[in-house]
Formats: sequence, C-alpha cells, structure tokens
Amino acid sequence: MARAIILVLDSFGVGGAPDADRFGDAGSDTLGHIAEQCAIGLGDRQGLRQGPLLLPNLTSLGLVQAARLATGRVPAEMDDSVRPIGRYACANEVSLGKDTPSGHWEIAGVPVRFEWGYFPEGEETFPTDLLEKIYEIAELPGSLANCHASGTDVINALGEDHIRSGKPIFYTSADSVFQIAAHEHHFGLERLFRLCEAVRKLVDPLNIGRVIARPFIGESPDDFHRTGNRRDYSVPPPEPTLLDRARDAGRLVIAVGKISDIFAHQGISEMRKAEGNDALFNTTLAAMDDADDGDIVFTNFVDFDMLYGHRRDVPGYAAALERFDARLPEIARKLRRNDLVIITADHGCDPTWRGNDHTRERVPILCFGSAVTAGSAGIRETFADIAESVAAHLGLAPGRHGRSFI
Ligand SMILES: O=P(O)(O)O[C@H]1O[C@H](CO)[C@@H](O)[C@H]1O
Ligand SMILES: [Mn+2]
Ligand SMILES: [Mn+2]
Repeated sequence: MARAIILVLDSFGVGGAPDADRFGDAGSDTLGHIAEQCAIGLGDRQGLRQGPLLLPNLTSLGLVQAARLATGRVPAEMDDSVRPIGRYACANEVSLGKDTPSGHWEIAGVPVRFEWGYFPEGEETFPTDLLEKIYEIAELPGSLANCHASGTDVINALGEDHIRSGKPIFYTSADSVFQIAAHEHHFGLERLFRLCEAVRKLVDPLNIGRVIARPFIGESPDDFHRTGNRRDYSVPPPEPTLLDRARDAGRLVIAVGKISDIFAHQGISEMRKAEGNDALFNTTLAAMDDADDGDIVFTNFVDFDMLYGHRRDVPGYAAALERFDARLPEIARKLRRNDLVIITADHGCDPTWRGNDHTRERVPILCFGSAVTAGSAGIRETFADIAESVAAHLGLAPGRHGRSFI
C-alpha cells in the first residue's frame, strides 16, 4: 500500500499518437524534437544551457524506452543502453480533446468522451449576446481582443489599452477556454475572480471546459508580467475520479499546483498552490512528508507547458526538463517502503510545432518505488491505466475505464 505520488509534467508528450492527424499534429513529438534541436546546437542559450539534452535520472527510469515505444525511435543523443530501474510505458489518450482537463481526468480514470464547446477562429470569437450579458452582469464598459491569442502576446499588445480603458482582455485558444487577462491593481484581482465566476455560469450552456483568470502586473510591454495568481474555473469531471474514490475511502488527497482547479476541487482534501516548477517541487516534497499510508500526492508542473511549450521555447523547455531531472533524487530520498511514484504528462506541446497550441501525442509513464517491478508495460490504450494502477497499489476498488499495469 504505502503512498502514491503522481507527477504530471504538463505537456511532456513523447510523440506517436495514432490519431494525431485528426488534430493536424501528425509528426509532433515534444521530447523527440527538443532532443533533436539540442543535438544540433539549437537548444543552446547563453547562461541557461547548452549541448545535447541530458536527462540521466528520467533515462534510468525508462524515458528513452518509453519514447521508443511511442515513436519507434530513440530521441537524438539520448542513451538507450541504460537498463531502466523503473516500470515504463507510453499511453494513448482516448479523450476527444488534447486539453489539460481531459488529460488529467483521464489520468485520474475518467476519459472525456463528449465534445467540449469551442470558440471559433476568426474576427470575433465570442458571440455578441454572450459579451453583452457579461458587460451587463459585471458592469463593464466592454472588452478587448475577442480572438484566439497567445496570452503573453495579447497582454503586450493590449495591456496599456486595458489599463486606460478598464476593459478586460478576453481571448481563447484551440482549447475549450474563455481566458480573461486583467491588471492585478488597475482592474483588481478580486474583481477579476468575481468576473470569472460570473462568466463561468454564463458559458456552462456552451460546454466550455474552463474560464481562466490571467492576472498580470507592470505598466508597459517592457515589464508586463503574468503573476502566479492565475485561477482556473473548471467544470467538474463527468464521473467520480480516482481522487473521489480515494477520498470516499478516507484517504488524504493532496493536490499541488493547479490540480485542485483542474478537478473543480472534487475529491481533493488539501490544495497547495505554488508558483514555478521549483516551488512546486518543494511543495511536493513537503506534501510527501505529510502523506500517510494510502494517501495520494498529485502535482502538476505547469511551467513546461505555460512558459515553454506554448511559447515555442526549445532551450527553455530543455533547461526545465534538465532541472526537473536533476531534482528527482530529492523525491527518491523521501520515499518510504512500498511508495509508488508515477511521472507522466497530460498531452503534448511541441515547442517546434506551428502555432502555439497543444499537440496530440502519446505520454510517457515512468514508475518507481520499492514496490515496482522494472521493465516495460508496453503501449497503454488509455491514460486511465494510470488511475487503475494507483487504485490497485492503494487497495482501492477498480474503476470503470482502465487496467492496472502493476
Ligand atoms: O497563451 P496562454 O494564455 O498561456 O494560454 C494557454 O493556456 C491555456 C490554458 O492552459 C491554453 O488554452 C493555452 O492557450
Ligand atoms: Mn496541460
Ligand atoms: Mn496548455
């Protein structure tokens, strides 16, 4: 039994999704393309990192073999001669979308079989009647953007206009999201949260997955900066997840980072937020001290996706992976007998791909801990196998959608 620690490297795909062409993503490969770029010197950045991608700890857990399962190839300059000490696999996503809630809910045993609502690309993405209702309820003079955009670009372009006019910045992406950027001081953080709550209710009938508050600070494009006060207003998962099952069995579920938001706080005993991968890592270590036999620690490392994948920043992504890899022994040192650690991802976000959206990919599954038998668990048909493996490990009743691989 002991504990289960689930670490989601947000967007760390390993390529090879059989249905990638349905998304225009055939050939995308987050790990493979980062390794390829690093191998030819395009992952170098002065003062940050240089040379081939070096992930010795993830490699010892089976990352290279998991990537080979996914694509048939070894990522450039990575070492495939190491015999993994962990149990490794890659997994297909059966959820229809390649978004964060779909990926996390499927990891927690509940694939998303329905289509989300999306806002279309084009001149004006949000319907006029929806905008008018929002202006009326929230007493707003109007809004800015009203389009598909990259969050950092749209703040740079419209942030000053927002400060002057008091109109919040409304934008979306290929995900099922209504995002609202507003200045923490000029507009007000609490006011932004209240606005998002109101919009959440209004977009429920449109089946929109998340309304996201994107607070920022600064006075000009030179110093605009999004803060860690981002808040995601998700709809709840359509069925009880592994987290609900654990909670119902009296277990503690500690959600680190944006996990609690992603699950609309369902099945979570404790929410612990932190800003940035290093702080998330520290918070995870502290949560491991507090978790007892049978409990779950579940962390999302958002920087991979938010700071590097969407921003199409190969050196940044590579450096963040190397940093995570270097800190993995700190997790290993915290392990108690029979603990299970699972490292995985929720979708891809290939930093070499066109545009700035997620990419449909297989994800790696790397398991370690004294209860784990080393070797391949093959290509899994669904991320839900992760939930069922955790359930089996923690002595919880099996769920409806996946199969344990341990
Ligand atoms: O460009 P930013 O604001 O980071 O937005 C990204 O973050 C959203 C939610 O994770 C995604 O839908 C993606 O568009
Ligand atoms: Mn994600
Ligand atoms: Mn994302």
